[in-house]
Amino acid sequence: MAVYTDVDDDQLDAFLAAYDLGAAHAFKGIAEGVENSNYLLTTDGGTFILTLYEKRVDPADLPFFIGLMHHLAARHIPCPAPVPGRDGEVLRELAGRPAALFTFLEGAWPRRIEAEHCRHLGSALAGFHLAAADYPATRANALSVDAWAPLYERAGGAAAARALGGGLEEVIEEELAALAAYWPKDLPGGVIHADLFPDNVFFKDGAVSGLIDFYFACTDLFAYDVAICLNAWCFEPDHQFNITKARGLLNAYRKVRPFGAEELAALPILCRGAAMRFLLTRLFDWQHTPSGALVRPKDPGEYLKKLQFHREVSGPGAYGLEAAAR
Ligand SMILES: Nc1ncnc2c1ncn2[C@@H]1O[C@H](COP(=O)(O)OP(=O)(O)OP(=O)(O)O)[C@@H](O)[C@H]1O
Ligand SMILES: N[C@@H](CCO)C(=O)O
Repeated sequence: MAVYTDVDDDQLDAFLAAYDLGAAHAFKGIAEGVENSNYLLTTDGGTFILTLYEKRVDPADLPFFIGLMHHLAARHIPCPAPVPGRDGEVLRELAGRPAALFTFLEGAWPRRIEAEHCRHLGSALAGFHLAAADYPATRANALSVDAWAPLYERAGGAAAARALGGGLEEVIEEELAALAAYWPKDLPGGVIHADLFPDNVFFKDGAVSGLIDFYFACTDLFAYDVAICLNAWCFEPDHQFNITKARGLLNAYRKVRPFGAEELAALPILCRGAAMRFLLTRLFDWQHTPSGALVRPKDPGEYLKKLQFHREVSGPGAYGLEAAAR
């Protein structure tokens, strides 16, 4: 459930008075998501998402995220468009939290991933990278390679890893050293989404109808974003890698934004890093979520298996790209 902050009728009416959207007809908390409080709001003016930003989002980052969504929506990327009030402002305060209204996107995220979804995702991701290329603001990735060793310590380090079994602590420690030594620095980059998991991509009538949840977006390597998606979309529930899905994702991506040879060569290490990033944030949440909390922490073990897969690959061919087609 993700409604941490309640909004009463008087608060909502006072908030809506800043807009030309008429009166509220329906207002309902949305259970999905874990970071922020989201409400579905219907007014005379249409249907909207009202987001109240909770503690995990740094208010100083909000202009970057909101400006990015505005930039992308203006370039026809199907993302929530920030809705300004009469004063032109998007961000205001509601129930003691920073809050903003966004356009509602039709569609639903796919519960069962097919290769076709991965192809559409590849095109949408590349389209997003190109559309964001002239976004003038930057935001450092606070969850990239330099952050992983300190994050491991904050997550409880070897003791926390040992508690999960599977030789996790040895793998993490070996891998942190390898990633620090071999992480690529000079690949093409720009704004990346950094969390484009299936629950952040809506489909309708067989096409992508929405990209949401830009609250990890940052400036980093494009191919790292691709690696995050390979991990999130191309493994089966039994943890087997699905090369058909990966090939579809990568081929669709490069039709819109071709890869350089050095980006392809770096894919295995980028996939290892992407697996490490989610392994560690999940390990952290595993340690810090009180038992009985309404939000169930995600399984770090899933990302250990993905990491182990990428540690074994011999090159980018493992992701479905033939040498001749690179
Ligand atoms: N613009 C939108 N149009 C339609 N539905 C939306 C929109 N934005 C959010 N939602 C709905 O709200 C849910 C939660 O949104 P989101 O994933 O952004 O939550 P969060 O708590 O900020 O992030 P996280 O997924 O990282 O926990 C989504 O799964 C979706 O159902
Ligand atoms: N997508 C993340 C959680 C939200 O950021 C994960 O699956 O670990």
